[in-house]
Amino acid sequence: MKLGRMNHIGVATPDIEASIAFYKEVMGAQVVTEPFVLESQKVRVCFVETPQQGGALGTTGGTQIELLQPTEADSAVGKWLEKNPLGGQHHICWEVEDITEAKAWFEAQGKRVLGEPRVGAHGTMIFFVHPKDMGGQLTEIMERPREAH
Ligand SMILES: CC[C@H](C(=O)O)C(=O)SCCNC(=O)CCNC(=O)[C@H](O)C(C)(C)COP(=O)(O)OP(=O)(O)OC[C@H]1O[C@@H](n2cnc3c(N)ncnc32)[C@H](O)[C@@H]1OP(=O)(O)O
Ligand SMILES: [Co+2]
Repeated sequence: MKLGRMNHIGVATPDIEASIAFYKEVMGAQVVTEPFVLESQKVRVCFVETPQQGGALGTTGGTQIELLQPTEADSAVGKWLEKNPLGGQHHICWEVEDITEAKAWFEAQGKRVLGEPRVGAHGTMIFFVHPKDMGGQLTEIMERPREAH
C-alpha cells in the first residue's frame, strides 16, 4: 500500500459553533462548511478548509479540519469527550486508492479494522483502524474521491 494524501484531521468539540468561531476569528479560516448531522456516527460535523500546498492563504483544497460534536453521549466521540472534555485531535484520515485492498492490507498486518467499510462524511467508503494497533492514533482510511483518481 502507498501512503496517500491526508484528507482530514478529526477534531472533537463539545460546542461546534464555538469551534467554528475559533477557527474563523482566532485562526483566520475563510471557508467553513455548514454543520450537518451524520446519524450513523451520532455526530454533527463540518469542515474547516485549508489551502493546498503552495495555495494562497484562505483558499481551499488542502487537508481539512473535520469538527465533530456528538449528538449523543453514548457514541464514539461522546465517550472520547468524557475523557477529553475540552475536545481536540480525535483521528487522522488518510486517502487510499482502493478501500478493499487497504482493508486486506491492514488486516494482514494484524491491525484491527473496526467494522466493515461504510460511506463516510465525504460520501466515499471509509473504515477505522484501532488506535492501539496504530501507535495510539485512531486512523480513518478513506477511498480517494473518484474524480481525484
Ligand atoms: C464525521 C463522520 C466521520 C465518518 O465516520 O465518516 C467520522 O470521522 S466519525 C468519528 C467517530 N467515529 C469513530 O471514531 C469510529 C471509530 N471509533 C471507534 O470504533 C471507537 O471510538 C474505538 C474502538 C476507537 C474506541 O471505542 P471504545 O468503546 O473501546 O472506547 P474506550 O474509551 O474503551 O477506548 C478503548 C481504548 O482506546 C483509546 N481510544 C479511544 N478513542 C481514541 C482516539 N480517538 N484516539 C486514541 N485512542 C483512543 C481509549 O483511550 C482506550 O485506551 P485505554 O488505554 O484503554 O484507556
Ligand atoms: Co473523519
